[in-house]
Amino acid sequence: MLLLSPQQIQQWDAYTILHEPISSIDLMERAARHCVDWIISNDHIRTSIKIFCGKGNNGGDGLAIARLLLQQQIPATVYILEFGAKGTDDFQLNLQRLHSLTKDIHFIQSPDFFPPVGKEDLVIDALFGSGLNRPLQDLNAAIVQHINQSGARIIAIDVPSGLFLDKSAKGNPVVTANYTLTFQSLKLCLMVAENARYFGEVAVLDIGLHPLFLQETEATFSLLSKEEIARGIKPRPGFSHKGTYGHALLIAGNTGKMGAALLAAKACLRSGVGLLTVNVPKNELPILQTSLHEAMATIREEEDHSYDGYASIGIGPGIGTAGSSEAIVRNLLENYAKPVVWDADAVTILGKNKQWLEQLSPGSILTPHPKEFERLFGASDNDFDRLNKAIELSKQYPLVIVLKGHYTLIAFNGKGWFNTTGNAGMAKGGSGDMLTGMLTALLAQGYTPLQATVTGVYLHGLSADLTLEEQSMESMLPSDTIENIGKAFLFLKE
Ligand SMILES: NC(=O)C1=CN([C@@H]2O[C@H](COP(=O)(O)OP(=O)(O)OC[C@H]3O[C@@H](n4cnc5c(N)ncnc54)[C@H](O)[C@@H]3O)[C@@H](O)[C@H]2O)[C@@H](O)CC1
Ligand SMILES: Nc1ncnc2c1ncn2[C@@H]1O[C@H](COP(=O)(O)OP(=O)(O)O)[C@@H](O)[C@H]1O
Ligand SMILES: [K+]
Repeated sequence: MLLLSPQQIQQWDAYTILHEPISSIDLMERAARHCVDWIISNDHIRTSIKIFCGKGNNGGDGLAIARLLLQQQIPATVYILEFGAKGTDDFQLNLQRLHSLTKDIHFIQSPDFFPPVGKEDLVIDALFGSGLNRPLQDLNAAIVQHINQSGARIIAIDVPSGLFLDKSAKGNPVVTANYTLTFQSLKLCLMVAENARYFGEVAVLDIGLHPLFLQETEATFSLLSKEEIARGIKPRPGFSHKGTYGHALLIAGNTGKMGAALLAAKACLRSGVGLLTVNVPKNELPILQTSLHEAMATIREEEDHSYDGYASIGIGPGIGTAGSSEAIVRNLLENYAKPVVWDADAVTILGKNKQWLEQLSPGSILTPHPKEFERLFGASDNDFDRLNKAIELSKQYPLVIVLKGHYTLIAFNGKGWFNTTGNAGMAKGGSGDMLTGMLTALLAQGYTPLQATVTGVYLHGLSADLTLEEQSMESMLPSDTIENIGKAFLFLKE
């Protein structure tokens, strides 16, 4: 699914109106009906419902919602913010339709006429949607503050009023909704952490926009889908042998950080690799060899660092950032030409030696979390800047950049894919190490760097989601999640 700009969303509307065909007012009616069905079926009806409307089509949705509620004997009061504009055609038509049902429609011209709003109210925010073109000010900013302070349950229609679809609204007045009912597809503004306090829980309502439009449209950002990932999984032919699936090397672990190496190694072994060697400090060798029978080992301090024969290498989890680790990074840069997975301490070392970025082998995968991303590429003003920076960097360097987070972004060659699997039970040390192991295993099996990354990131989150069948977000450990990688592969085959 593509993440569209406001202009593209308008075009999608117009395309649907022309090709379904359906009139614009009927499309609005369909959107409103979906909202009302969702509100009723999710038990959000209160004795007092206050609907705040602007005069664009978002406001039109609000008026249609009011009418559909009233037609079901559910009382709702409408407040229309009066700021000079006449209102869109569909807004006006819906206003006429509502007038024939109720007189409980209030035009607000100044804060003196704001109704009291309290905890017991349900507020529906239909002030502004995808048409917002500047920060809210004056009366609009005041009503947002009034609603936000009320403690009422707030449901935003399409997006919380004040958010821009594809750029930051940091510092601007924005409705802090408990729920956002967005139409047809997620929007970029609903993917970033900086807006999480505004959009609350998000439901995507399928209002039947024409699917063919997406086939004719291009966008920088899109969402990964199960179907796409499942299609890319390589078969394991009956006559294959361990050599078919590659020999991976993980350079991981150090004193006190051997857990990182073990987690990466276990995840690698559970992700289909043929052979795995783990490079660890001499003193730590017994920990590895007693806990993981399938992995071989090489010793960190030994001088002969030959990388010949490894189909892929992952470096970083728990290696530390001391000079000796820097020397290994340097050595790897000079002696290995295939793609490498760079994570954790190895990313921090690259951040300290930025000139080395130019030397990463083409197709290498960088997996920073936002702080590591900042160490590598400098600070960003906001989440949107960071996303756009990752996209720009992916044009500049022949690398796959994995910006980890709730919705991890994978940037490659000027395009970005968001992952939607995974949950907050993964917000624990060790989750990233697991990912490094998985990506290294997939690379070893001959997946292209991009295919290895999208597949690994998707399966990583999916394993965590499946872990919730027997664990809670609080209790689950990366070790539990690794045990569910198998279930995740099976789920893709369903
Ligand atoms: N395909 C879809 O997504 C559908 C969208 N519909 C609704 O249509 C909405 C978009 O409608 P519109 O394009 O009319 O846009 P909005 O309803 O978001 O409002 C934009 C209007 O407000 C003005 N405006 C923008 N920023 C302002 C500001 N800061 N202060 C004061 N005025 C400002 C604009 O000049 C314009 O007149 C969507 O968000 C959604 O609610 C539905 O009705 C039907 C289907
Ligand atoms: N709230 C969350 N929702 C979804 N995924 C998450 C969440 N928190 C963490 N993750 C995932 O867990 C991993 C954490 O990686 P990282 O921060 O490098 O951890 P560590 O290095 O400590 O193992 C990333 O893949 C990230 O996407
Ligand atoms: K809104």
